[in-house]
This record gives sequence, structure tokens and C-alpha cells, in this order.
Amino acid sequence: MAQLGSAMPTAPPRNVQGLEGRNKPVPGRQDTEDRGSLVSTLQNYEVQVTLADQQADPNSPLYSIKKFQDLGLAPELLQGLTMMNFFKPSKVQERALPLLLQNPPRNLIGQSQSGTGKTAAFTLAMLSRVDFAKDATQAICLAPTRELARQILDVVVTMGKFTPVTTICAVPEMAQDGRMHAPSAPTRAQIVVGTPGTVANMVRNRKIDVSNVQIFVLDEADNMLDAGALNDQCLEVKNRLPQDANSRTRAQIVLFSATFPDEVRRYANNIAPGANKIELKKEELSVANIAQFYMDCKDADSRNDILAELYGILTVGQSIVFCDTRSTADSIANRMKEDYHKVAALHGAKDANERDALIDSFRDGKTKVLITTNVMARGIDIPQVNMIVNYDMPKDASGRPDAETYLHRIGRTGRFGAKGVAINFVHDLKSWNEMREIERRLDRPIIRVETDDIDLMEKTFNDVLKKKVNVQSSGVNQEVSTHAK
Ligand SMILES: Nc1ncnc2c1ncn2[C@@H]1O[C@H](COP(=O)(O)OP(=O)(O)OP(=O)(O)O)[C@@H](O)[C@H]1O
Repeated sequence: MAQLGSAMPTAPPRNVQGLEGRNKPVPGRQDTEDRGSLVSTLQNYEVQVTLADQQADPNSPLYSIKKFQDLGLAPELLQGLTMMNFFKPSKVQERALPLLLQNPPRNLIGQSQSGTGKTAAFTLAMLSRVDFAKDATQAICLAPTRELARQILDVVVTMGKFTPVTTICAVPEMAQDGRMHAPSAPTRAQIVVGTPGTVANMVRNRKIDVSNVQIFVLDEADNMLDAGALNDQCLEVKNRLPQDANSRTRAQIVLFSATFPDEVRRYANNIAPGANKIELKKEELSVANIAQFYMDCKDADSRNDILAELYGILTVGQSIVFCDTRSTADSIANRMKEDYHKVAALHGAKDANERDALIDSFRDGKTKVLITTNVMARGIDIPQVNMIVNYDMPKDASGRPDAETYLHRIGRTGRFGAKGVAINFVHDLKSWNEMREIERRLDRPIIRVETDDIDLMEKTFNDVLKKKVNVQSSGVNQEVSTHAK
């Protein structure tokens, strides 16, 4: 098979500004700003019909027979949903909301595919449990990264716009921007969203009074309850919440994730005893609208050449490139920048202010390609992202292929019914085996795409994004890799 590699022409990236799709709504859904407008263009019209069709398809995770009005929500929250152009609940929202709002409150362990609206479900539950007349913290939500905590806080604020709710984002070195307080000050905010370390610190130091907390949410719960510091910090917060006579946490405990590996699920049952459960079957884990490809790279280094060649395609929408380590992320970004490609590297070694600036710039579409580590693998919701590249295949702490992290990574695209493309780089037998193991576990084909013909690559991806092709029946080259031998 012909491959890109050191012999690849080093011509500057082709100008793809004129390509169909640029600066237009992501196929399959509308951009956030556009979703409110009445149908103004043919494309928006098509997009809206597509989402409505999916929400009417019983096999879609976006399917629901109910309206938000049927789910027992307060009128101010319905107003917030209308303002956000949430017309119908998704399956997880329809199923979770009545369970979350039942009285007396009961714990919930909820699982649903990436991008299917779990955040709205637990945000509505938090907003519903708050007594706005009470000047005290009543809901705490923990998320594994500052980027995700900030994003969840934004959803709380937007959805709660017609309520008088008070909120804070408790993450390290939170900037004062009028809405978010510095976490060093004691708070009475009704809803606290933050990262486990900072919130645990604040609770320990009495900066957060937990005596009135009614609901405690762990987003990305399987990750948070996996052994390690996150788990210890989450447990510390939970154990400081008021308890009943049987030493059970009085607050409603809500755990959400797209994945719950068996061992974490067992443990989750101890954390949230007697919980209502919404579970996915193994075959339901993958999101069908994300087409998965792999590219044969000649060797480890040639991945950079292929990435440079892909740049034009990656910037048609927005893309996230995942690699193993912070230093790899920096070195890929530096090499791309040497070729005058505009990319940003975001990872845990950057300071807080820089991280905020980088994600904000990416969210605003000012940066088109983000090179990152698993720090961005979970929860981040940027509808314009239509491509994901696994520069390195994800591995767990013991170095084994990590199918859960893979699902979360590729789930940064294909949000709420949109189409997305995931591209895996395979450069040796090891990475080939890792990819095949993940493919086997998730039971979805990962299909080879040729790397020697940029036009064909572009067409293949565009056809998927424009819904012309169902990859599983497309006849796209399914030969095995040269690394399979
Ligand atoms: N009922 C709805 N109608 C329209 N859009 C919705 C609805 N619910 C959620 N969304 C949008 O869908 C996108 C994905 O939602 P969200 O981020 O909550 O997914 P998630 O299930 O938490 O994903 P992940 O597993 O990646 O964390 C968001 O942009 C959100 O605004």
C-alpha cells in the first residue's frame, strides 16, 4: 500500500476555504446560535428535519415519546429549555428526569451514550431541588476537569436563567468574571460545580457549608470513582455530607457517565445505594453516527506528516487530536506550527489561565485544531467538532487498550445526532493490535482509508459528514493494514 511518509511532498496545505461545509452549521444539527432562528436557510431546514427525524426514531438514543412539559419541570425551567431550543427530550432525559425528580428522592446511576444530553438531565434535577429562597448551598456537582466543570456551570447558568439561582465554579484559580467567585472565599451559592480537589478543600476548610445539600452529582462517574486521587476527593466530599440515622448520605446521589465498566459499576452501587438505574447494553455503547476509520502510517514519525497533510480537512470544521502525553502534544503542536498550521496544545501541564484561554478560543472557533491528552476526552461539548484523530490509541493505567476512553474521545464529535468522523493512526503492530482490540470490544467496524490520495480522503470524510455514505456498507477499502502481519 502506498503511504505518506518522509517522501511525501512538503507543499503547503491546500486552501480548502471554499470547500462546502466551511462556516456552515455542522451537518446533522444546527449551530447553537442558529438553532433558535426560524428556518432561515435550506441547510438549517434540512438539519432541523434531521434532528426531528432522529428524535422520532425509536432506535435512536435521542428518541422520546414525551415533551419536556410532561416531565414535571417548573415553568421557569421550561422557559430556559425553550430559550436553549431544546424542543424534545432525548431518551435519557425522558427516562431520567421522572426518576430524578421523584419524592422522596432516590439515588440514580444513569448511563447514556456520549452527546445524548446527560448534562441537561442532571442540571434540571439540581435546579429543581434548589429552594431559591434559601441562601445556602443545596447542590454540588463534581467533574474531573476544570474545562468540564466550567462547561457544566455554563449549562446551569443558561438553563437557570429564569430562576434566581446563585452558582459558583470551584476550580483551581478561578478567574473572577462577575459570575464566578474565587473559591478561596466562603460561599453560599446554591449550586456549586467544581473539580473534586478544590471542592474537597473548600468543604474541609468550611468554605462550603454542606449541611443543606440536597443533591450530589458526579459527572463522568466511572472515571471519578476509579481508584486514585479523584476517587478519594469525591468520597471525602460525599462523606462530609449530612447523614441519616443509618449513616446513609441524606442527599440524593446521582452518578452519570457514558461508560460504567463492570468493576466500577459494582463500586458505584455502594456509593449510591438503592439507586434507580438506567443502563446501556454493550451493543448500545457506540454512537452510530460517528464513522470510524484508520490510517496506515509508515512509522511513528510519519504520523506528523500525515497530520500536516490532513490539516486542510481538519479545519473544515473543528478537530481534536488525542495523544498519550503532554510532551507529545507539545511536540506535535510545535511541528504543525513550524509548517505555519494554526493549532493549539491543551493539557494538564499548562497553567489555569492558559487552559481557560485555550479552550475558550477553541469553543469560539478561533482555533480549529486542538492537540490534547485525555484531559479533553470526557464531557467536552463543542458541536462544531466533526473530526477526532487518535494519534496514539488510548491505553489504561496498565498500558492495555482502553475502549472506554476511546468511546469518550470519539464522542467529542457526533453530538446530539450530528455526524462525526474518527480517524485512528496505526503505525506498528502494537498500535494495530490496540485498535483491533478496541474494535472487537465495541463491535463497530473501523475502516481503512488510503493515505496516498488526499482528494479521496477528503471525499470519503465529506461524504460521511454530508450523510451520503453509510460506512458500514460503503465499500470503503476494508483491506487489512500492512502492520497486521
Ligand atoms: N433535548 C435536547 N434538544 C436539543 N439539544 C440538546 C438536548 N439535550 C441536550 N442537547 C445538546 O446536546 C449536546 C450534548 O449534550 P451533553 O453535553 O449533555 O451530552 P452528554 O450526554 O453529557 O455527553 P458526554 O457523555 O460526552 O458527557 C449539547 O450541545 C446540548 O446542548
